[in-house]
Amino acid sequence: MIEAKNVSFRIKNEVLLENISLTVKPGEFWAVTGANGAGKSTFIRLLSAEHPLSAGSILFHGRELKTYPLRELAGKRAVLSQQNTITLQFTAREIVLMGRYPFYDTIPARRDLAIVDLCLHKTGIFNLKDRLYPTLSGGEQQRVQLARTLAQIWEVENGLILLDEPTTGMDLLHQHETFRIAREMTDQGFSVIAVVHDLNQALQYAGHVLLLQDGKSFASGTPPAVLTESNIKAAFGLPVRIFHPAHASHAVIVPDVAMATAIPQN
Ligand SMILES: Nc1ncnc2c1ncn2[C@@H]1O[C@H](COP(=O)(O)OP(=O)(O)OP(=O)(O)O)[C@@H](O)[C@H]1O
Repeated sequence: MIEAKNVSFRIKNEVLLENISLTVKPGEFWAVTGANGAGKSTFIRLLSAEHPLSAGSILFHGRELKTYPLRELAGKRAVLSQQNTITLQFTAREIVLMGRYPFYDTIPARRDLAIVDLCLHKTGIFNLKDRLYPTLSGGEQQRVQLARTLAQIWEVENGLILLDEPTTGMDLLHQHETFRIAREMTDQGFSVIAVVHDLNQALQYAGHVLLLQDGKSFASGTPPAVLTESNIKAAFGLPVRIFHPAHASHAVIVPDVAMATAIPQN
């Protein structure tokens, strides 16, 4: 589906990403995690063809990503970016309809409008559809953006969904709802690559994790293999304990606060 091979990215003399490789197959859910500034958003931007690579290559459906015209790319992958500052007076429904722009020329078809309503329902914001976007709360705006992303990819076979911190501003219920939807999409053959800060959510929902540190790949693989106490301490500088509660489907990562405060800061 998408394969990054030894990808590097520099701005002027600064290396933001170095030698990152990742192969994502249809139906896989990858969480990209790491400390602030590790390079997660930059990597998502490279995968979405927003920036040209400084070295390496990215193949998307077996073809160099950089050879795709923008419209063709928009018909195969959808991106939820970290910052979606929109001050124009669009309604929530109009924003979600933007996800259908790659599929019609001037007037949306009945099918486009049906998909928009479906995605508004799916993200639980149908009741907000006529509200002006700038008047929505941060979490509500983020759910509109998620609906727009879903609307864009809805009927694409083996589509790719790139989510940069998709749950920013969302309450706990909607954070889980977002990841549940993402998982549901992977069950239908979509691939999801999401920047995830909450390691417990990565453990719970992702099938694979890429852990970045200082622009390099620190570890990648299954969540239990990557999210170990020693890897987390090395990548985030935070000591944690990992518990395996009886009957729980996944482990729980808990910051070891007593140990953290004992560590001298430099
Ligand atoms: N245009 C730029 N010019 C110079 N440095 C940049 C530029 N964009 C990003 N950086 C730097 O590259 C590094 C990686 O940034 P990036 O946004 O990818 O990090 P991140 O892992 O997504 O962080 P966060 O968790 O804080 O969102 C950071 O140190 C950032 O300051």
